[in-house]
Amino acid sequence: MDKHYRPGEKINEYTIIKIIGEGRYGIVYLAQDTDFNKVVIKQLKEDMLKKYPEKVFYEENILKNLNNPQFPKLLSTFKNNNIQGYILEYIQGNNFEDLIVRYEYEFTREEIYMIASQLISIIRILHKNNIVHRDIRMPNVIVKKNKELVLIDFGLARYIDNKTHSKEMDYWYLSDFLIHLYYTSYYPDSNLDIDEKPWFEELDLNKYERTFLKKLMGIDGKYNSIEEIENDLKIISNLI
Ligand SMILES: Nc1ncnc2c1ncn2[C@@H]1O[C@H](COP(=O)(O)OP(=O)(O)OP(=O)(O)O)[C@@H](O)[C@H]1O
Repeated sequence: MDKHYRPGEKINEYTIIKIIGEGRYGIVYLAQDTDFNKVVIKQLKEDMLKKYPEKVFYEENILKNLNNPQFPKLLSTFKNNNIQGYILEYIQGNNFEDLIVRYEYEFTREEIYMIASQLISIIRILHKNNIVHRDIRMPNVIVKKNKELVLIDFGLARYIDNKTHSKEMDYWYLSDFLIHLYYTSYYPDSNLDIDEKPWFEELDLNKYERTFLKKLMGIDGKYNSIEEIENDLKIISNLI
């Protein structure tokens, strides 16, 4: 059984505030340093460390090599007997799941294009560093007060090998992410819309948007580079 640190207990110089998540791989805490700066601590689960020692360190290793404001910084690592993990910069803001589910925020076209453009920049940095995130979903993107986006949770991120781990997976997630944003301002007409339709029929998209989203998913052709994606988004954004 893994130790669960309680509020007030310490890991190195950090005091635990509370647990903010617990998955298969680890326990995630919100904590603070002696100057009350918040941090996130990820404690790796013992059985995962034993079973998959190569998998549990991907997030730590990948974040160590990424030094951009679009990703949380890896601050340090810790190891006390069997308990080990790492400490990440805390990103203040709301994730997209909170915005949509809790605050029922409806995104405008302009906002969707701005978000798409930021996500493309984020993916460009990742792929330039030979990294594919593989989990660009609503709970894993935080919007800061200044509207900048930060991508978190690198637990599934891997180095691109073009066999099992290819960059197209992030293109697919980008499309799925944007489709979720379009749905925030979609109101089904319950009397008429009895048939289940796919998103590309249901959403009110122009033909450029539809082609863009489908191509990102590899349904209708496919993108070969992030530059191509960026160019198409520019064309679509200039149409509104
Ligand atoms: N650097 C960070 N700054 C702020 N919040 C964070 C940060 N990293 C993670 N969180 C929050 O902590 C919680 C758990 O984090 P994360 O998703 O990385 O862990 P996980 O155990 O892999 O979760 P899951 O099983 O949902 O993938 C989430 O609510 C997430 O928003």
